Amino acid sequence: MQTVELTEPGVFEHRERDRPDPGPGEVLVRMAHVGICGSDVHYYEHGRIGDYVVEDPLILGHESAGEVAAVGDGVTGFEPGDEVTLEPGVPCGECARCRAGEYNLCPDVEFMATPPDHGAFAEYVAWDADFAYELPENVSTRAGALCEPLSVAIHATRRADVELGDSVLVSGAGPIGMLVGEAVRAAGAGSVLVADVVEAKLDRAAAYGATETVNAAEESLTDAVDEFTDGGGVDVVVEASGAAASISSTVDAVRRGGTVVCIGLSAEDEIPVETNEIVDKELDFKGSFRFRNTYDDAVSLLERGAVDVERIIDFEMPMSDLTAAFERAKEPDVVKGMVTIGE
Ligand SMILES: NC(=O)C1=CN([C@@H]2O[C@H](COP(=O)(O)OP(=O)(O)OC[C@H]3O[C@@H](n4cnc5c(N)ncnc54)[C@H](O)[C@@H]3O)[C@@H](O)[C@H]2O)C=CC1
Ligand SMILES: CC(=O)[C@H](N)C(=O)O
Repeated sequence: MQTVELTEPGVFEHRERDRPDPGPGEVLVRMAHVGICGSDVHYYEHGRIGDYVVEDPLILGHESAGEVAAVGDGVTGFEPGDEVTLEPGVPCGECARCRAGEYNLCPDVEFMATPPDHGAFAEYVAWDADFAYELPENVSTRAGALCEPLSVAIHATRRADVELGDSVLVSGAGPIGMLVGEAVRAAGAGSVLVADVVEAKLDRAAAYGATETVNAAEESLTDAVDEFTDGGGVDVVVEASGAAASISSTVDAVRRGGTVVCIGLSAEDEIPVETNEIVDKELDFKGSFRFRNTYDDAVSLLERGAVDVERIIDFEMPMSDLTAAFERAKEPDVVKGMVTIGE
């Protein structure tokens, strides 16, 4: 089968590997669509993310969907021809965090496209059937692949305990922020203010249903939030940029007794946050890491048309042009690139 492997920063090699056989409890999936995530682009450009270093050729891609080609021993509920999306992290199932149900925090998770674990820019992937989810007829593999970033958004929305009518600031209008906007609205948020520093992203957010937008490079975020909430602060802030200035400003933007959820990962070692404000305003200040138990709900939201993921896609290119697709994905106004695998 064809794969595309990152051999050094900026270099993809097209390779031929043996098609895997599905092991016991696994499904073999013929890949159809794989989204390009910011972390894929980061590995492509730098060959590492923090302590995760690409030392051997690595297949990237963890936002995937395709068609079941074969099932391994003991697999029930799937048959060849079923369309599925794959949850990219398979936890150990035995550690304290897995036993507590917080399997997204498993330290021994096998996560696609995180060295040394391969991802999905390949014709076939054999994957644990417990982490495969059937797509209904009205959900395409193109949309199904985006259950991964949608899951990040659903998990953050749950961490934020969004309530009916809440006002929410989403800071960062990349794919994650865009889908957080969709997820909080599906959870009942009454109004969503979206902040970014790139006008084209804000235009996209506005077209995507943001109540208001603010360019944090040109206007004071505090003033914009004051205007948006008549001075009270938003009920919930979801930080989805990873920018230091944005993270620092979350505690000012939120109301007393409100909730801040940080998704964004920063390149900085230290970012100033007013901890006295967290105490004085009695804030819930939380992190949100990947997702757990979100895929069934992500598929259901897509099936019911309660969220729209396809609108974040800027372009679709074939795996044979993966270098060109990654170069395009690097452009600042691109939100999401999608790759087609096979014919
Ligand atoms: N916690 C988790 O499980 C996950 C975390 N992430 C992280 O979440 C963040 C968002 O992911 P993506 O949407 O893929 O990233 P992205 O880089 O595509 O989007 C970030 C957006 O933030 C904007 N931005 C930059 N400075 C800003 C500022 N001062 N104020 C407001 N917006 C600003 C950028 O213009 C961009 O549109 C990244 O830091 C990523 O590493 C991504 C996936 C999972
Ligand atoms: C941080 C990412 O982009 C990725 N989805 C991951 O969870 O590793």
